[in-house]
Amino acid sequence: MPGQVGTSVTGTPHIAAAPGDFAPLVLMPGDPRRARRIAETFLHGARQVTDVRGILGYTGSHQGVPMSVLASGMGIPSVTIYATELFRHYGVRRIVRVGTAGAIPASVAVRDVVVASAAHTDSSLSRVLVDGVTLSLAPSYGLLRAAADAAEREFSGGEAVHVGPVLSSDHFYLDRPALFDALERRGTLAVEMEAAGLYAVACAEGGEALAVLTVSDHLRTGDALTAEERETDFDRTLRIAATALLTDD
Ligand SMILES: O=P(O)(O)O[C@H]1O[C@H](CO)[C@@H](O)[C@H]1O
Ligand SMILES: O=c1cc[nH]c(=O)[nH]1
Repeated sequence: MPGQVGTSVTGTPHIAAAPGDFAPLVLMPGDPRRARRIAETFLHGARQVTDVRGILGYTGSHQGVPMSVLASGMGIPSVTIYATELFRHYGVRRIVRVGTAGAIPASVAVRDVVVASAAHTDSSLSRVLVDGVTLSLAPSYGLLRAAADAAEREFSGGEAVHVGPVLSSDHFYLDRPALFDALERRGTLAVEMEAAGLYAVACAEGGEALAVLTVSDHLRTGDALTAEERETDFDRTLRIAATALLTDD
């Protein structure tokens, strides 16, 4: 039973790391190449700790504090596997997703940052975890507050940082303008594919989580970063995410 596995010296079904290989604080991009880049440019002295299925994980330090990065892959099923194994088997306390997202309202532009204060979802996830209840999927308040404070300090009149709800969709190619209109009327800032799963797992496993997203596309205007820019243009997102990870309890 996948839910009952433990951590051996060779790891879990999806992570080939030994107990103690991950720091309690973890940055989590979707893309494994972004994970490698974060390890190379943002962490100090990072070493690779896992590469099962090409999902790369590294541990080093940031500002003198041990910190890891592990890719999540794409979508809620994938992120829930990695987040569960980190919280349950590797003593991880906090995971901050550092991902990309598509903006919905005109007030959010490509390269802006969105801190996800809630995650709506079209996944069955919010309905199947507690019978008869649709769960509200939300980040840890402490991480959200720290990220919002960091975002305010980061804002210098250029690209904006927004705090608000996102949609975590199971469908990347979701051609439903009316749905986006309805979500926009309800204050939804952007669409991505993992935050709701991460928030659900953190809640179930007693961990803390947050998603900080770089806007890579605009769903209304068609503006978009290139694939290379998606891999490289997320410095502010990383600084905000790391500040949240490092915040005092
Ligand atoms: O850039 P990442 O973190 O992978 O996030 C976004 O990009 C992928 C889709 O292109 C999905 O995983 C979506 O959530
Ligand atoms: O439009 C987008 C952009 C990034 N990620 C998504 O899921 N959708």
